[in-house]
Amino acid sequence: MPFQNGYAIFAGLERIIDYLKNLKFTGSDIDYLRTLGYPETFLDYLANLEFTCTVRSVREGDLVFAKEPIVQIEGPLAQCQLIETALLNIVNFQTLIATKAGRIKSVIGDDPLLEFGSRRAQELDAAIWGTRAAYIGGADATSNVRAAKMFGIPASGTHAHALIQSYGNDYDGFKAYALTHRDCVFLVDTYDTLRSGVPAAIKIAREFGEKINFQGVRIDSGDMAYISKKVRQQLDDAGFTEAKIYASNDLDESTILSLKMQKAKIDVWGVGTKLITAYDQPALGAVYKLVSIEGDKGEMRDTIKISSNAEKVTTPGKKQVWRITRASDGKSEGDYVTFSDERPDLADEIYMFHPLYTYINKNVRDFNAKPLLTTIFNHGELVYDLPSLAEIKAFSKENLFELWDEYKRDLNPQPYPVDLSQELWNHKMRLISQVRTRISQQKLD
Ligand SMILES: Nc1ncnc2c1ncn2[C@@H]1O[C@H](COP(=O)(O)OP(=O)(O)OP(=O)(O)O)[C@@H](O)[C@H]1O
Ligand SMILES: O=P(O)(O)OC[C@H]1O[C@H](OP(=O)(O)OP(=O)(O)O)[C@H](O)[C@@H]1O
Ligand SMILES: O=C(O)c1cccnc1
Repeated sequence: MPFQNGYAIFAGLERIIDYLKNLKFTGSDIDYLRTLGYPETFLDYLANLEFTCTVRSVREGDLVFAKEPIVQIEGPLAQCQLIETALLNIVNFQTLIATKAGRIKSVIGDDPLLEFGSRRAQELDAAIWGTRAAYIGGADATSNVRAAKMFGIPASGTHAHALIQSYGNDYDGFKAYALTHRDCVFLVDTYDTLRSGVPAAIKIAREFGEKINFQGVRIDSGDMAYISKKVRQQLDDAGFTEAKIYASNDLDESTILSLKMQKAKIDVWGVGTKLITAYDQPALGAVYKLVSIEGDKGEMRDTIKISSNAEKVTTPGKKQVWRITRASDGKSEGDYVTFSDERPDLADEIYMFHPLYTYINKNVRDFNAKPLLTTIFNHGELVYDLPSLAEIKAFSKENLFELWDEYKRDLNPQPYPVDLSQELWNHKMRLISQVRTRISQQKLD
């Protein structure tokens, strides 16, 4: 789980769809591959490639957990191999950023979270798609106007220190800004927040009156607990009790939590670097595993990857993931991974047990079982209607509501159960022992 969080927020499906819809090799791609020495038969295959796989995926904004399939590809092995890297790249990055945003939002609560990361993101593409993921996971708006335009995210921001420096003093800088903008948040820490920045902002707000919408001030340095309380006092004393205090400067969930505990008077949080770069965990480790392959006679043979690390032994077969919740209040019981044709949703009772420590178990009754893997492409044809980004964001919030607080806390959350059905667990054990026997009997010399 990223950041040792209790859950991850799945994001990236929209870009995966876009990638798969446009999957093809151009003439220049083929020419280049020829220089690498690939045979003409293979180059012909690529030139005529048509995507024919069936893709099932959890939906963006859904919560996902370790050890469960989140995107499933069924089709010719060569196509699965070709798309593996791109799909992992998209899912790993976007899910990571959505999850980081979820963590930050969880300590911020109802205050607005502004995504400010474009200058620090790992290049432009990451700024754009990272912003979208951050919005799904918890950001309320972004300063990246291109991402705002592309995805319909609210655009929001203040102004730079360079503006004030170019005028040489706060008052003239704010005045120039007020003459050209209706909504004004003044950045007050360029020279001296309490002696110059805030007094100049108040003076401009008074002089411009109704001509501007004085929304507040931003602080970007110093002891933000101490300064924000002083700034609040100055604004209140001047009668601007509704003006908000924005804060930015290397914030993340732990500094924000600390500032909240110090009762900092901050209303709006601008978070850049540590959100968009997933600063404390730069990569998520979602992987691609082969779980079943067609034999010569058309029959499917399930495959397994064994490891001395029990966590790394794959679960064979074509599967479905069911989210089990209590019927009475929708609260989470855990995820239940089954063969794709099992129907726990039709059962009165299911037996859920830890796949490694099987003595940890429970019988669950009066539950709802929701399948998480939805068909996106059917034999290459897109059959999924993409929800709007607002719907995805709302969906993510709803999902978080269903999760017990014990799985949601930022520090040392309880591990969320991801269990296998009895049939699937038996099958896995059988395959492990078959592979062991096969390996012990093979003669290699
Ligand atoms: N009261 C506070 N409690 C905990 N952390 C704080 C508090 N006030 C500020 N911080 C954090 O401490 C760090 C201070 O960083 P830094 O020393 O770079 O800032 P600065 O010197 O005030 O400003 P600048 O970035 O302009 O150099 C930031 O991550 C900031 O978010
Ligand atoms: O600290 P972050 O979480 O990354 O948030 C974004 C930062 O980016 C800006 O600083 P920058 O030094 O780029 O420019 P500025 O002088 O215009 O503020 C802004 O003032 C924030 O400090
Ligand atoms: O105040 C802003 O709008 C801002 C600051 C830094 C990065 N992005 C936006």
